[in-house]
Amino acid sequence: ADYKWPSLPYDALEEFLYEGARPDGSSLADLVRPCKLRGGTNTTVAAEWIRLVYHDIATHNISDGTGGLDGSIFFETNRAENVGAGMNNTLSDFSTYPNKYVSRSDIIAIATVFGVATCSGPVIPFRGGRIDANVAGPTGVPDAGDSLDSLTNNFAKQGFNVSEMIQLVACGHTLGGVRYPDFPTIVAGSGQTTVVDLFDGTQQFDHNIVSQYLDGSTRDPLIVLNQTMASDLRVFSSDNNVTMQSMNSADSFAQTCTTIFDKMLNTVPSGVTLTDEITLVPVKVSAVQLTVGTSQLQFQANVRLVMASNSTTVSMYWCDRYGSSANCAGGLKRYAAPGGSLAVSSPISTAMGVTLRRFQFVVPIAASQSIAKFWFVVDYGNGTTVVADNGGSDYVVDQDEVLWVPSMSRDKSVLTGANGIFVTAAVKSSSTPSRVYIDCFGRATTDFLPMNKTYDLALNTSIPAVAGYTFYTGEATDDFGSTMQFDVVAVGADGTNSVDTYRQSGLIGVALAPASTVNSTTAGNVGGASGAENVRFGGWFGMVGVMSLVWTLSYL
Ligand code: HEM
Repeated sequence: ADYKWPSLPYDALEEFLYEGARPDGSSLADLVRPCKLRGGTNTTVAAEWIRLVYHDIATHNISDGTGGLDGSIFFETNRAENVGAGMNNTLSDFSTYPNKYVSRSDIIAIATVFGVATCSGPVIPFRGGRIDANVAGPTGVPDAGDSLDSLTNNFAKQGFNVSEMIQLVACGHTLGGVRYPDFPTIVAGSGQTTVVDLFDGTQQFDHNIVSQYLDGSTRDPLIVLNQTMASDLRVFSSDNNVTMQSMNSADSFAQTCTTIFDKMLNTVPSGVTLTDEITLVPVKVSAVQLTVGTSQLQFQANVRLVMASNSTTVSMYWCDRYGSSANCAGGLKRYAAPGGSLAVSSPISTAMGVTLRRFQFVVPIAASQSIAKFWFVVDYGNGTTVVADNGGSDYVVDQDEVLWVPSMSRDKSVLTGANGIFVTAAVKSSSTPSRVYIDCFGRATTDFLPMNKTYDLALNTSIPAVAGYTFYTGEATDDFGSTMQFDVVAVGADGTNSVDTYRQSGLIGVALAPASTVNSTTAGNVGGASGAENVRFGGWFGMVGVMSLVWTLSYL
């Protein structure tokens, strides 16, 4: 089926893959790009990340379906088979990124495709939907001292035949190397000073690992340094170099590694169904929020566009929810220019050559009118103007009964260091909910275990009503980790729930773009009221004001 907003968890996975960051802006991509070295070493962050993913999947057993990419590695780093400073560095890199819809094991997979792409490797396809293990799994990562028989059997148990074993090891060992003091029988050193002997001398995801092996110039420490520990030699030569010869060009190496890394990332416990490949959504709406401001409602939405040029401009249109123009009756639409915009990218969008910009809309909304649905008109600055209306159905604001109020919520850890989030919700004064509560989920916890709990909010009459809304307050008292996602639920007198869905505690205190001026129009060519189809038109739209390119972040 064609993509339609909202599509959780697809939206969350897509945002991570192409923008590289958590919803509050904290960037996983920035830890690894541009093919960064790990501080104090001559290996790359990408190499450390890729070794970790393989150690997670290496315990897969194809015959009973256990193990695979399930994040169990988070509970296994004290094992001898997982020795190496890179492991704990990597766990700490990943720790704050998983959320309700992006599991820890999906983060490990996304990190792998980032690491390969930012070191000039190919774009590996990514599917989501991995399910995390919450305990350690079986042991069984191959050891450099293993015999060829033992290595071959081990890879067969994981689901890889001999040529796939060779491909996987060659593609894995194009980055990074072996380090002292972690592997003192392979790499020489003294004291605690880190030395990394690189597999092929470069920090790039290139076929040097293959060409140097074939032409005899290799320096791979798992070939040349200690014959007992020469596992790369045993693996690479195990089919008389047929597979290595087939990978001995930039193109064949990139193609082979794409296929074999795709298979590695999709090696998951039986019973896990992965999503379709996560592809770029060309017009991507996010961070939609209706809330209560100081005297009226405030609506926020971001739209991310593939930029045709720097002169691409965009405007948001919407219909009232109530009153004489409800649902754009009489053709009346409101519209506004963005309050700001921000270039966003990940190693994947960069490697694909797409330029993305997120336009941020913040508009005041009269509570008596509220908002029913919105859409965008995009002028690409090259004569093409497009109505982006969610495939004809517009972006529907499904309810305004209960609204999270981030400006009146607080992260207690920022205030006092203690666990907890104070949450304030606004509920329509005309309704009498039997219960208002928050359903909270945290995955970026210190013990790596997901946390899911509900907390009741209570009517708080000490806060004066605003714009026909009264306030309910309460506190999520447990440790949900660095970010928590939650739904705010009001149970109506008739038993039906109104839900403000997938709110992000990480957004508390993040300043919004400036609010824009609201205009009205009855023009017929801007989508909305009539439209099941995208209307294209040219020329008219040049009047949208110059956008501020400033993105401000400040904390309460
Ligand atoms: C025969 C199987 C394998 C053996 C015996 C083996 C062994 C090793 C050893 C001993 C190191 C040094 C680790 C350190 O010093 O921290 C290493 C590094 C590495 N391995 Fe493997 N490996 C194998 C397969 C793989 C596979 C299949 C991949 C990925 C697809 C992989 C990816 C890496 C990476 C990227 C590094 C560099 C890490 C860094 O620079 O921090 N390895 N491997």
